[in-house]
Amino acid sequence: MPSVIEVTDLRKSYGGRPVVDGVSFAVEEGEIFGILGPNGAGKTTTVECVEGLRVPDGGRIRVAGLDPVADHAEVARSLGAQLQQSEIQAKLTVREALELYAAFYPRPADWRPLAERLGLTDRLGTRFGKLSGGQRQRLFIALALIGGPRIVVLDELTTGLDPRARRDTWQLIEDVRASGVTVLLVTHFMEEAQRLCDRIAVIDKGRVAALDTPAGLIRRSAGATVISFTPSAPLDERELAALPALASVGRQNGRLTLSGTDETVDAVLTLLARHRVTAHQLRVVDATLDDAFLDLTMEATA
Ligand SMILES: Nc1ncnc2c1ncn2[C@@H]1O[C@H](COP(=O)(O)OP(=O)(O)OP(=O)(O)O)[C@@H](O)[C@H]1O
Repeated sequence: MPSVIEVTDLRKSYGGRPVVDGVSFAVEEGEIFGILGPNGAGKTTTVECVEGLRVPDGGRIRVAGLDPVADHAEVARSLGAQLQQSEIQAKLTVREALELYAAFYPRPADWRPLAERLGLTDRLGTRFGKLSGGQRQRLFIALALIGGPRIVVLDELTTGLDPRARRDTWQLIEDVRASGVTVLLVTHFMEEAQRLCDRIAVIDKGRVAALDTPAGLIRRSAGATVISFTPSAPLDERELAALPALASVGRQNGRLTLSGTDETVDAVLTLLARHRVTAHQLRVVDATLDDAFLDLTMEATA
């Protein structure tokens, strides 16, 4: 599958301080690619270089085969960027904003079905300043899509939304992808990245700390699958200590809690079966991207 975005050894410094320090990744056509990282990691700088809004100090970027700086006008036609709040006047109505932004493109999408799809039809006469947070975000998505782009860049789209509006926005992003648009998504939210992204680049201190599927990132974080139960009879300490990939063992009021990997869990179940011990109130909790993220960004700090 061809890469629609290629970033190779991207570098950008401010006042001699590198904030993007050799970032490389490639985004495939049709995927939702996440950029995840702590505050100040260099995420926005990276995507703004991809959008051609900042000029890199070094490295190479290609968007649909073009250079975002040298071929800015052409790149702007295939790449839809999410606007910032400050870029829309509070007095503009939803309809006016859609018409205005459609006029910027040679072959804009028809904004009416777009507004319908994004649930904005009954807000067309409402001024931007009077929209709720969720409605504003839906308008931003509509405006990012109005030029009929191949790629859309969404930066912290759901920050500040309540959980319901955030979930609605996730559905919209999935719909956008289903319509064939590639999505580059910058986010702080682990749950959002885990749920939406096909692949994620974890960026920390201007570098790619890891690049994988959400499941792949989680698999890398050792000791984050936890099994707990109350055994019907005591288990042999040495056998427990010898479990594969075991990270920790805890005991409280006759209840055992072991952390490790899926392999540890399988071995615990085999051990229980071999000794015919019943596990009462058995719970297995999967690692989340949160655990993996902390592991990865702490590793990179060390
Ligand atoms: N125009 C600029 N001039 C000087 N420093 C800047 C400029 N833009 C960004 N920085 C600094 O570069 C670093 C990376 O910023 P960037 O916005 O790319 O990070 P981020 O990962 O998107 O962070 P956040 O999640 O907080 O938005 C930060 O320390 C920021 O203060």
